Amino acid sequence: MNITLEKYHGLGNDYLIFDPNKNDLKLTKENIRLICNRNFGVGSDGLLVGPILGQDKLEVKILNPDGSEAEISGNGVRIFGKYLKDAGYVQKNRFIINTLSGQQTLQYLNEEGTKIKVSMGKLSFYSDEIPVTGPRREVLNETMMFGSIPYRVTCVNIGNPHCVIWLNDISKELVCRIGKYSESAEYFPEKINTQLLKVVDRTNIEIEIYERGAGYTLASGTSGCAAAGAAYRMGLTDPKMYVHMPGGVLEVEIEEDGNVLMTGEVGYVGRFSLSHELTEQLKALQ
Ligand SMILES: N[C@H](CCC[C@H](N)C(=O)O)C(=O)O
Repeated sequence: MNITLEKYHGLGNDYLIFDPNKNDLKLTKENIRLICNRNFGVGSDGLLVGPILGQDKLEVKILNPDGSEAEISGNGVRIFGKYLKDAGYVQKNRFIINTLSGQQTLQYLNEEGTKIKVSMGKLSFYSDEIPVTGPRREVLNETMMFGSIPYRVTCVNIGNPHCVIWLNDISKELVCRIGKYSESAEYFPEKINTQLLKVVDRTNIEIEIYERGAGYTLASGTSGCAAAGAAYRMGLTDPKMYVHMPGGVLEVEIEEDGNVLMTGEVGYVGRFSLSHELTEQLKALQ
């Protein structure tokens, strides 16, 4: 029985859905990397494994293309929400998805389920909750060295860890140059997602993203929430803003209690039925 994967994207951040109820394969770091490889596999910014049935909750595991597991993915939970609707697992308009980071509430904003609002949970700037090494403090505008160059960073957790660098000019080239140092820098015991933040006005920011375990991506939901949270915490924006990323725009709202609401689109790319040859390669990597 060959492996079948559905491919979706959230603002150009593409994921493959591995539904364990339809596929018989033990996932390992090695075969995850091969599935996500854009030359030898199907290619994606990650894998979403679920729904894991036989329990009274809808659970999804989020895997980066390097094989590591992430606590949460903003685009990932929206994509998974759309898949649950398409595959007939969910009939309600509002429901909870369980991730390693906890619970996220999803709400379809249109009939097709392509526009989804997610209550992502609360931001934390505290070092021990991100985590960042050193004494417990809020990590706001601290100087950190990445590749022997000092940067002022604000670090934040939204289920997964982020390092936000506020600059006047941002680019793919710069975020990749910094990201390859920051991702595994000694400040971050669990590595880090990095964003360059440009504040356009009080309701619009632009970011460039270098993801933990994935590298450069066109969009990232948690990065959008983290950068918006940092911009608001630094007094640079209102609590409700548009986050402009190379792949598209997210709406982010920071509520009074620090909970983050994220709204964005999801696109369906298609179904991939893997060849017998590739399926055998994946099984050999179990
Ligand atoms: N690479 C991230 C997970 C995916 C985040 C991103 N794709 C999103 O939409 O939030 C991490 O290891 O924390």
